[in-house]
Amino acid sequence: MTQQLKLGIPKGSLESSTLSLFKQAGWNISPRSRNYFPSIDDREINCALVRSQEMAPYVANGTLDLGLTGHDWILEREVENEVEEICELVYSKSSDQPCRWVLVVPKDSPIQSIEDLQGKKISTELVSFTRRYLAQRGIEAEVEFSWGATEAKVVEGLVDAVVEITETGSTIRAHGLRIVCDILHTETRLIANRQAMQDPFKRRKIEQIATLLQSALRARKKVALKMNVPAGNLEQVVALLPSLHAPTVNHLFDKEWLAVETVVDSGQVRDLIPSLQAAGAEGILEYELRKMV
Ligand SMILES: Nc1ncnc2c1ncn2[C@@H]1O[C@H](COP(=O)(O)OP(=O)(O)OP(=O)(O)O)[C@@H](O)[C@H]1O
Ligand SMILES: O=P(O)(O)OC[C@H]1O[C@H](OP(=O)(O)OP(=O)(O)O)[C@H](O)[C@@H]1O
Ligand SMILES: [Mg+2]
Repeated sequence: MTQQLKLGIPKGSLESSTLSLFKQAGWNISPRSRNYFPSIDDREINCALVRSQEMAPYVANGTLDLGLTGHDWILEREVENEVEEICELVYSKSSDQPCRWVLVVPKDSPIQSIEDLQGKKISTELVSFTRRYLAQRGIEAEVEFSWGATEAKVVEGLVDAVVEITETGSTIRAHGLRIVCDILHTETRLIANRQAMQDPFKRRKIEQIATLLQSALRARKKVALKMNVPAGNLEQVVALLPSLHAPTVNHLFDKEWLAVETVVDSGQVRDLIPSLQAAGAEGILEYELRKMV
């Protein structure tokens, strides 16, 4: 019988971005209607959809061998020392950026700093982490659990402040709220069960998944550029390209021309292309990358 790795896919905010990342990494995971065990095109993996809040304890106790969840919920559940953190994977619900847990108040609130929370009432989903954060700073405040729609509670005046996660900032803006300070920066993490890492089959599989997920994320920030350059302009063109990656240079059939190929940050391209053209490059092609190992 084929050995299998038990993999936890986060259900909820991270679900769809996680499925897209696995697709780019080389695995097709297909959710099944009303079923929390999606199918995956790899007989060595058995997938389960698990809430992000519950992922880390399940990985710690061996119900799952490997899982993805936010750093926030690993800390909230206090199991950071009971799981093996394989790598950070910087992506969220709608971007490849980390999220922030922030202390938020109405615009006209007298609360200006964390110290002003003394004796106040706060609502959050991240109760345990928030309590520890305040205790470490000697602040005594009442922290109550929120089941969601947390921003509304501070607008309605049910509490003095909320500690909420924000990614794009649109929910905070939509409620006309003010951020007092950041409490925690969080991104997705790949975590493994300690015993699973001692099993040669599971360890190999975990390392394969980690390498491919990381290389897929890395590739999203880069593009490949290819161009033809007259031999006499080569130095000038190469000088414009980031020095970290020496470009590949090949001869074209016409010996007067060279083909130059390189990988650059996608954010640089719009400035780079006009400069390359001005330096004599022609037939410039930009293409997306799937993986960068
Ligand atoms: N834009 C985002 N909003 C909320 N959580 C996000 C976002 N991007 C990434 N996350 C991560 O997703 C995890 C929480 O996801 P989850 O779906 O379990 O909670 P939720 O979005 O509050 O769920 P619910 O649908 O019950 O509101 C956390 O680890 C958090 O850091
Ligand atoms: O900064 P933004 O990009 O707007 O994202 C942050 C919002 O998204 C989440 O809400 P969710 O959809 O989980 O609803 P909930 O408040 O009911 O949990 C989170 O709780 C914030 O409200
Ligand atoms: Mg939520």
